[in-house]
Amino acid sequence: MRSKMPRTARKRRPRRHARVQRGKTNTPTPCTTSLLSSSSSSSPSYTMERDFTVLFRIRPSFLSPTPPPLITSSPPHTTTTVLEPRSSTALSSSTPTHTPHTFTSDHCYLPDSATSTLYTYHIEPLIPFVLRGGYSTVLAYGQTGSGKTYTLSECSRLAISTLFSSNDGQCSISIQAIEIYGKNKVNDLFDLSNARVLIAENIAGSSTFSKTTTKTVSSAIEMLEEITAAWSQRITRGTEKNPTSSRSHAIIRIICTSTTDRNSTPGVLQLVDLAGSERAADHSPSSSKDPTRMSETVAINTSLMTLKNCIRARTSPATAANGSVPHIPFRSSKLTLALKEAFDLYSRQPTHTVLIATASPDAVDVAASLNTLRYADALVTSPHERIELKPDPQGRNVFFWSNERLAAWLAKYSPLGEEQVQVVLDGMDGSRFAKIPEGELCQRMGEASDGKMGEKEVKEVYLKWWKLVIASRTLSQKALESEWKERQREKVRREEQEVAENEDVKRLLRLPAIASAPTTA
Ligand SMILES: Nc1ncnc2c1ncn2[C@@H]1O[C@H](COP(=O)(O)OP(=O)(O)OP(=O)(O)O)[C@@H](O)[C@H]1O
Repeated sequence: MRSKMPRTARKRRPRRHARVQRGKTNTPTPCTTSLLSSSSSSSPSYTMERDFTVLFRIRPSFLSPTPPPLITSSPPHTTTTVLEPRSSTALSSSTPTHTPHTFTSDHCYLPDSATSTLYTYHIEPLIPFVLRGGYSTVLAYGQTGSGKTYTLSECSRLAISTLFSSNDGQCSISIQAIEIYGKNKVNDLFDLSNARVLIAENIAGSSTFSKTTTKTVSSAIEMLEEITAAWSQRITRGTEKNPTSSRSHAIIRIICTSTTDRNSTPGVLQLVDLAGSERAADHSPSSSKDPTRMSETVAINTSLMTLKNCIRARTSPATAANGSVPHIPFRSSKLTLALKEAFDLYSRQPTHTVLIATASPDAVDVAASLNTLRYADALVTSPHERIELKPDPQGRNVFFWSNERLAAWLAKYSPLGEEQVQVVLDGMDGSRFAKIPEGELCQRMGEASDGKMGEKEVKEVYLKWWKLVIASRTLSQKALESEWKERQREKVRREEQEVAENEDVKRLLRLPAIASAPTTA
């Protein structure tokens, strides 16, 4: 396993503070608090109507004595205030000592909240959604040492338990676990010797982990053991902020495939523990001279920047103004490609993403906390809503083809008979068939034809299908653009109507009888 450690991490004999490890030792304390006992938590209202839920999680301060809190939130905990200390030189006796900054979220969990409360209100409702074919991502994002692993590992444990108790045989459950380390290296956390693992888009445009170990599991205990084993393989290192700091982005995909409906798209629960962002101030003079530490920091911050760019594109009002569909730059890093479904503006699968923005309450971390909360806040206050794709009127988009329509096409363009066509299709519809890899599809056709179709003929049919799929992706993109433009026109119409209504009110107020009337205020 050590031999597979990335070169940057192996180069130097590690000093104590910079030791590279695989595995965290900071096992979170088990959930002991009653689900609704937290004093800072009024019941948050949970809605699946929006495709993002944004939560703030503020960890306790580890300073002694505990300083007065700089991050506060009162019921219903949807508004959070961060008090940024002013520098002493800017202070006169009359100026306030802090600048307040206010942020919005679906709920803010203060240091005395239990992770189990957060889980019950925001993650547990995702489990039936995933078992019915939804795509959910739970993403922990924040500064190094702010509590991402702490929160996510407990949520994972609770989610696994709910998943198995809710699954009454309707789904078979499998898992994949990867980490993204350094610039773009992807490790299979179930098999570190696997050098072939790849994050890519399949022909249908969905992000896949190809050639990654996929384990089918049949019980919560088995899954917990597998995930704990995978998690323990992660690259960690002692840093100034955290003795077991994660140096990679870890992604666990739990895939729920229907056992009864071959055409349903598998549900996915994706748990993402990002490496923490770091600032120059997080480095001691000795760690600043450690090239491994510095290149890790650069790689972590660079990939987090690509994530921020995706968030910005998903929220930027400027993009909405110029009328074109916002470009979300997924392909700029492995991390954002892996999270494509979470941020995409349209998806053929219902999607819900929970972003847990973690922050430290300490004055020294205020700049980093402000940065984290600012990005997360934008997903609540100004997100572009996801667009649901509709079939084209001419029925040319293969992603909407039924099994019958697909069978008719295959019978027309191959020498296969009706029965043989059904053997190839195995009950699939266009959306499902489009995701079959080339090798598997060619093998199916060769076998079903009983040798009647040679390699060349099989390839020709595949090529025709491939062209149709690509054309359908273009059609989807066009449908997306026209839906987006319609949305923008509707927005302008609403704004114009609002202006006209305001003018009406102003005119009314200028009428002499109203203008001279006594006011009660
Ligand atoms: N809500 C919390 N309550 C109590 N302790 C916490 C809480 N959140 C975090 N901690 C503790 O803070 C320390 C840092 O947490 P954690 O390792 O989860 O941070 P992280 O954000 O994953 O850091 P990194 O990005 O460096 O990996 C750990 O010792 C953890 O046990």
